Amino acid sequence: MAAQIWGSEKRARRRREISAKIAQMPELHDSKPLPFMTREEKIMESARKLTILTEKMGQIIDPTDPAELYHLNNEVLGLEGNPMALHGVMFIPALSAQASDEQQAKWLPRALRREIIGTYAQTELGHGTNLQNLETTATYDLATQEFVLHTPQITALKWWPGNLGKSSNYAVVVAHMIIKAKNYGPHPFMVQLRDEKTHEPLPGITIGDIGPKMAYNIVDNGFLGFNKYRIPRTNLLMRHTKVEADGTYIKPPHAKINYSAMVHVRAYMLTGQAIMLASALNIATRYSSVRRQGQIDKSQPEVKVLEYQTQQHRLFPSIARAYAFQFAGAETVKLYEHVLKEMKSGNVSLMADLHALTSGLKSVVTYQTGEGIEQARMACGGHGYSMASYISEIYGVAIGGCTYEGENMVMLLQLARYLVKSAALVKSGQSSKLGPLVAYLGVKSEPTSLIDRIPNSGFTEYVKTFQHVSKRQTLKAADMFFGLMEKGEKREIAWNKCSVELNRASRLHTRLFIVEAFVRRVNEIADIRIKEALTDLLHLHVNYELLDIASYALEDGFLSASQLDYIRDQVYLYLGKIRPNAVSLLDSWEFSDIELRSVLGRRDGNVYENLFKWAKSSPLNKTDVLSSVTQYLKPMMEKARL
Ligand SMILES: CCCCC/C=C\C/C=C\C/C=C\C/C=C\C/C=C\C=C\C(=O)SCCNC(=O)CCNC(=O)[C@H](O)C(C)(C)COP(=O)(O)OP(=O)(O)OC[C@H]1O[C@@H](n2cnc3c(N)ncnc32)[C@H](O)[C@@H]1OP(=O)(O)O
Ligand SMILES: Cc1cc2nc3c(=O)[nH]c(=O)nc-3n(C[C@H](O)[C@H](O)[C@H](O)COP(=O)(O)OP(=O)(O)OC[C@H]3O[C@@H](n4cnc5c(N)ncnc54)[C@H](O)[C@@H]3O)c2cc1C
Repeated sequence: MAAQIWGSEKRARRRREISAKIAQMPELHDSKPLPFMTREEKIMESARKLTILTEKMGQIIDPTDPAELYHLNNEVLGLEGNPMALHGVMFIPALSAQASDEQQAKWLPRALRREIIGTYAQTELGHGTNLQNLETTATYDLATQEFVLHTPQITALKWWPGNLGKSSNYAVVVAHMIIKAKNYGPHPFMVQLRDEKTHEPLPGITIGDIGPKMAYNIVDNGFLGFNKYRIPRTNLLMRHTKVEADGTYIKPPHAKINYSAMVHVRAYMLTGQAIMLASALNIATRYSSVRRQGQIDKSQPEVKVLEYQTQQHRLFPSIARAYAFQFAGAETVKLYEHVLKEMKSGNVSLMADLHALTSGLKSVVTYQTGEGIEQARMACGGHGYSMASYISEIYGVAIGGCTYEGENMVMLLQLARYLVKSAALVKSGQSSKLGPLVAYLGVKSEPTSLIDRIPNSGFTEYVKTFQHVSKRQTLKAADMFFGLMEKGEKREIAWNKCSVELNRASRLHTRLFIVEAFVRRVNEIADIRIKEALTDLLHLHVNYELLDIASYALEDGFLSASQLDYIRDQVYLYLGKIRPNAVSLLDSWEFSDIELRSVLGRRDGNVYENLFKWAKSSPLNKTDVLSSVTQYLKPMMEKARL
């Protein structure tokens, strides 16, 4: 199963080897539990481990393999971030995709050797979503052949970029490029922020940390202002766009090609989210198989809480989602790598498809991951609320994904643009022009679902039902939009009036893709035992998801009330079937205790001993009487007693 999750036997074996090596290297372990550290201590601890890793990485992993790097990162540095998180996730990808060969030769080796630390600075205090209204400017000075970066007002301060505040000395900065008073829109520039020797901010740069956040606090998300700060013309990233010395602008082959670093993260973050969901579920499911509370049969001893159907219903559909996201994420990464290769050689024809797909997936996956993690926390009762479970930290980090790399509603609306265009093709009889991801929009569906009528139909009838609801909602939302425009409404106003319905279409389309990715994977599996276990999970997935969106299929009678009963029964059937495999389905992800950082979810299952030991190690328990008591509470009580 681990091979299915991680992509191959070799990958699963390598993960085990890497975890085993790290277990033998105490210098790479947290020196004390992270929840007992202050933010400053955590940042120091993370930098300590990061520098050891830089020295010893080659002994542990193949540093050129992104999957091994990611695993090493999760084990040693953990999900709260590190001083170079953005360096790997966005700075290097932005340089790789957007810098010319010559620029890459100059900067990439230095970045890869970690001579310099970089980030991606785009979002501003006043604007994150609407990139056209960013306010930082890069004005070309013909006389000196330099760009002058400037922050005209407080809302133009860069705000949020990870590791910008304190760690990075370089950044890819996105600014509106102005040449001879003409604004060419947002473009990426390589900018040195701090002196390489002293790490002091360079003259003309105002920089700092934006303060503590809901989670992810090892990362120094920062602010940045420029006061007429000059950089050479050749610091504009020039793989696709060029500015000649005389100010001549050579436009890129696709207007949005400079957005590729965002698309990169959107594609890669899906498996990251799956890992966080599976981690929280691993903790909760292990704990639920240890925790005994109440009886189902009063004549019998107390049961493990995992025996309760409500507990299974709370956890198991999310286990199925974690697998589904992992499989859909792996497909998306493959597609991304393909499109990136094509883009580098000038073929940009697949960019719109990739953008639409990643926009939808990023939104649905992050939202449902958040839901699943929060349910996992609640499933642990009181102990889930303790930082000993670590689930609240996992939640805090994962839920950030709903916002970063494009706020979820906004990204769903991006996919909706693509769906509406596709609907227009269907309506004008041009279905043959539909791309493969939306081809189903042009296929006539049966009047009613055959879900309970064709035994052994595999998952075909389910896929057809998901296709039906997605198609119907897309065409309905598109009709609503076109109808408003026909009545004379301006395009943008009409769009806004339909946007809730449009986003519904985007979600349904994305959920269909996730189901299909799961089906594709299960169909490929040769090992009969693995196939059987995953088929059960897939049964739960399709029935649970369909029940969740059933109102769309009931509206037009595609599903009947009796079919709904059938689907519901299937959910209960598969909850029971999955129960014996539940812990194994999560243990198969092979998270080490070091990586999980959870006292509640350790592999040994000694929950109560571990919790008591952890509580005793709390800094508050170093003394029996705290100074807050001697200084304030004791005098208060004494005064009251007088
Ligand atoms: C196994 C290996 C594992 C390795 C794992 C490695 C990495 C793990 C990954 C993640 C780790 C996890 C955690 C990371 C932790 C923390 C976060 C880190 C970083 C966060 C960074 C950021 O947040 S950076 C800032 C991100 N900002 C945004 O995303 C802004 C969102 N806004 C936009 O993208 C745009 O403004 C917009 C898309 C909403 C609108 O753009 P605009 O220019 O205004 O365009 P229009 O709306 O006018 O549209 C015009 C047409 O262009 C199309 N389009 C838009 N974007 C694209 C695109 N990217 N590609 C192709 N086409 C695009 C758009 O659809 C329109 O088309 P039509 O006109 O045809 O409809
Ligand atoms: C943990 C974290 C890490 C980050 N890291 C980075 C980084 O490294 N680099 C970087 O540059 N940025 C980073 N960001 C910033 C992030 O990319 C932005 O916060 C994000 O893109 C959302 O933009 P915003 O904050 O302007 O939200 P807003 O756009 O102001 O959103 C507020 C609300 O308005 C709605 N809204 C906005 N526009 C529309 C619209 N057109 N239609 C409908 N509804 C709309 C949204 O749906 C949302 O409900 C990070 C953010 C976080 C939380």
